[in-house]
Amino acid sequence: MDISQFRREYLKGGMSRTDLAKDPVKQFSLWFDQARTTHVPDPTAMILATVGSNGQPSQRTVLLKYYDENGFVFFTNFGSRKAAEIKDNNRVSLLFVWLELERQVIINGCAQKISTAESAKYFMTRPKESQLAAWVSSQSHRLSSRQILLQKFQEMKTKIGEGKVPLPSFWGDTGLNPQKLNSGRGGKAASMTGSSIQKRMRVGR
Ligand SMILES: Cc1cc2nc3c(=O)[nH]c(=O)nc-3n(C[C@H](O)[C@H](O)[C@H](O)COP(=O)(O)O)c2cc1C
Repeated sequence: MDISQFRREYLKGGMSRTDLAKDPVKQFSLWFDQARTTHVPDPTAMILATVGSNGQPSQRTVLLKYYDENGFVFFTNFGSRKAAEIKDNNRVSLLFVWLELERQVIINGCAQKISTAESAKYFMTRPKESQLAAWVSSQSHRLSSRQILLQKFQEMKTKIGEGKVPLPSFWGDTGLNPQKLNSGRGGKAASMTGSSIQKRMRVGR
């Protein structure tokens, strides 16, 4: 199909270096606030690119959960493909696409697990159903049937009952210990955690 005629005018104006904050995280913060308060539907959604051992990049959407001068944090399953790729090569790239603002933000760096304490803190704020799902989901792996997943979920739900859902035990069993993500110019960047990987990225200065 020829889609070469699909186009629209980008009218929001240019960007001048003199308009930018010296601190890239500060600049990100200003842009993030704009994305949050305008019509960007999922401003925390970002594309995470990793590279496999054969040099093949792969990408997927993840959600930004925290950011500060220490980095950009997301959660994922340690058993996932992305986690395996990061374990072998912690150089990663994040891309925020905010087309409503005619803007994209690219952050390059190195991934690192965050501390278990930090992971636990976040895990405890998740809705219970999400906590249970973290226990039963085997991310990136083929399911033999949806029914089995639902059954595992129900079993876990019954087992936990009214109690608190603990951190998944396999979070610590993956051999992925806390490691820092460094940006290309030496800044600290991403971190990973537990059955979740949290990536923390900081742009180099
Ligand atoms: C809007 C959206 C948000 C997502 N957020 C996350 C997330 O925060 N963490 C995560 O592990 N996967 C998230 N996913 C699922 C990933 O995109 C991906 O399918 C999954 O993590 C498996 O990726 P992998 O096999 O490359 O490791 C999200 C997907 C969508 C569509």
